[in-house]
Amino acid sequence: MSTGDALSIRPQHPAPVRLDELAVRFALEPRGETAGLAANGVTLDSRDVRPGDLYAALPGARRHGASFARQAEAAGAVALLTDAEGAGIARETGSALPILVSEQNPREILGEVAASVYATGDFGAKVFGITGTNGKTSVVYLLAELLRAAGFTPGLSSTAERRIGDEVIVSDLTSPEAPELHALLARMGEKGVDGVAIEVSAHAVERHRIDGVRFDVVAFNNFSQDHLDDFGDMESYFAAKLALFAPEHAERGVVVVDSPYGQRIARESRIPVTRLATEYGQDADWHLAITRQTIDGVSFVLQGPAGAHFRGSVPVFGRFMAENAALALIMLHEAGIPLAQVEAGLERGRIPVYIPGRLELMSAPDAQGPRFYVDYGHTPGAFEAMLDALGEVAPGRIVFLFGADGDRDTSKREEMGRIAGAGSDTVIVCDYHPRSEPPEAIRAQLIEGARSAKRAEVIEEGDPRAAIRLAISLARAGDVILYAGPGHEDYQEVAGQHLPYSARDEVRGALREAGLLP
Ligand SMILES: CC(=O)N[C@H]1[C@@H](OP(=O)(O)OP(=O)(O)OC[C@H]2O[C@@H](n3ccc(=O)[nH]c3=O)[C@H](O)[C@@H]2O)O[C@H](CO)[C@@H](O)[C@@H]1O[C@H](C)C(=O)N[C@@H](C)C(=O)N[C@H](CCC(=O)O)C(=O)O
Ligand SMILES: Nc1ncnc2c1ncn2[C@@H]1O[C@H](COP(=O)(O)OP(=O)(O)OP(=O)(O)O)[C@@H](O)[C@H]1O
Repeated sequence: MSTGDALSIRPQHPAPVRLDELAVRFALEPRGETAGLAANGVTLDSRDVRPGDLYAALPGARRHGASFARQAEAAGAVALLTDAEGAGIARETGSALPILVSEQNPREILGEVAASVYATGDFGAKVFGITGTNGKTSVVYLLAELLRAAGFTPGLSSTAERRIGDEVIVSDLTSPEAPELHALLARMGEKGVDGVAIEVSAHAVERHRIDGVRFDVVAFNNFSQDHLDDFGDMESYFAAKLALFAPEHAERGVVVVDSPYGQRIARESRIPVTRLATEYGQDADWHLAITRQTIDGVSFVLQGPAGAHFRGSVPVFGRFMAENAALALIMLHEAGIPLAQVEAGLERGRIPVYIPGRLELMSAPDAQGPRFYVDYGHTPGAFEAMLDALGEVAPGRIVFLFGADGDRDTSKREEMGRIAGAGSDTVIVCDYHPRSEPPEAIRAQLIEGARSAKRAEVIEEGDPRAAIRLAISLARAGDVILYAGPGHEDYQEVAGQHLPYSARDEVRGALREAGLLP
């Protein structure tokens, strides 16, 4: 939890853990009276503290969490976990809370501390993790659907939302901080969840957010440019993903080896991996073949070692969706769940997955007008995958509507523009989250990229609401409008403010105005 506007999910029946036990186990130096005290929760955000919590005061990029010691104390924290600097800062605030002092950055032990406090080490569920640049959320939803088909009660954690069975919890970060993740797992345990799918960002691996979680199977799907504002270069971004394939995190791995990056993960992984190839003739353990593609979905055959075999379909277009489904199926197989058990819960191999804001069809399925999709793609890799797929299956022209993040990896903008311009008939450039940047400067970079492709007509319309309506007015029956960027989100970030904006609601409204939706 980082926004402070909602309390994170917690187990209903926590078993308090004594502070002196934590001190011994994690080599922490107690300052103040900790004897007889116990923690029944842990958080790293003072705004999320509940009575009886251990407040982990971490050094941050902007400030030290210990400066919020008084707030944590007032909210009922039982003690502080921090470093030596934090202990000094906490005392300066006037807080009298007992302190457990860690010699290293407390972030490095926080995952294991949270696992102890929430007893998630005994969690009996099968746990799956997926990393890569594009498609993590999609794989998480496919995993949950396949687990359900195999008779499990699934839970999931993704950018779009977290889910405990059918209960939905709003997501903030893609990968929650460790205390929130372990609390979520503990709550899942209480609710009888026995299969969990977790989206793992590179940030999560690097910042110890998944520490203390024991994944049965982790997977890597693809790797392309993103997040260079955080990681600096592709090699550091890649290293963060590779680090998930280690015995401290997972038992086994599944890797798509279509790209040199996938092949590197397979070679450099420190856990046993099985390999999936989607290209004919490539050396791998599993092979995927696409048997049919239309705008309404993709059918495929997956073949693996010892006769393992699955014939199925996904109701979303694009060969990459079949690849996401194949990856999810192999992950289940590797966790000891037979594909036949999954198949038994599906009707003729159809995986009835709904992925919020990912190639989500907003127009009516049988509508006479253009098809309108809203998507979360915001990388050159995602644009390429979607537009390549549409090039194969779109019945008419392609109108592509998009913008780009301000204050994030600016080096990907021209490439996003170029791919958009090369893969569609009309490009409309609008604003996404400009943040502190001048929106027109972001648009100019995207437009330059789009024009360099010398194919699509390129139109600038900064206001996304007007851009949606313009796209509808330009498209005819059979055409496809694809609005990439906002996906499931319900806000637009402009100059430090979160303004209410749901692309999905806006598109529905505009389709109604045009008489294309009841
Ligand atoms: C760059 C990054 O990851 N920053 C994270 C980091 O922030 P920070 O180090 O700057 O923290 P800070 O603001 O200096 O505050 C220091 C400490 O004081 C605490 N605090 C702060 C204010 C307060 O009132 N009370 C309080 O306790 C904070 O919780 C923090 O522990 O620690 C914070 C607390 O957990 C996170 O919320 C914050 O994520 C920010 C929001 C973020 O934008 N992260 C992005 C980059 C991210 O992680 N993205 C990935 C990838 C998504 C993808 O694949 O597309 C993700 O997994 O979401
Ligand atoms: N296997 C894939 N390869 C390339 N692009 C994909 C793949 N799967 C999905 N995409 C595209 O990327 C978009 C984002 O997908 P998704 O949200 O599943 O990715 P993500 O990795 O979770 O993204 P983020 O890390 O930003 O949350 C999709 O809507 C689709 O356009």
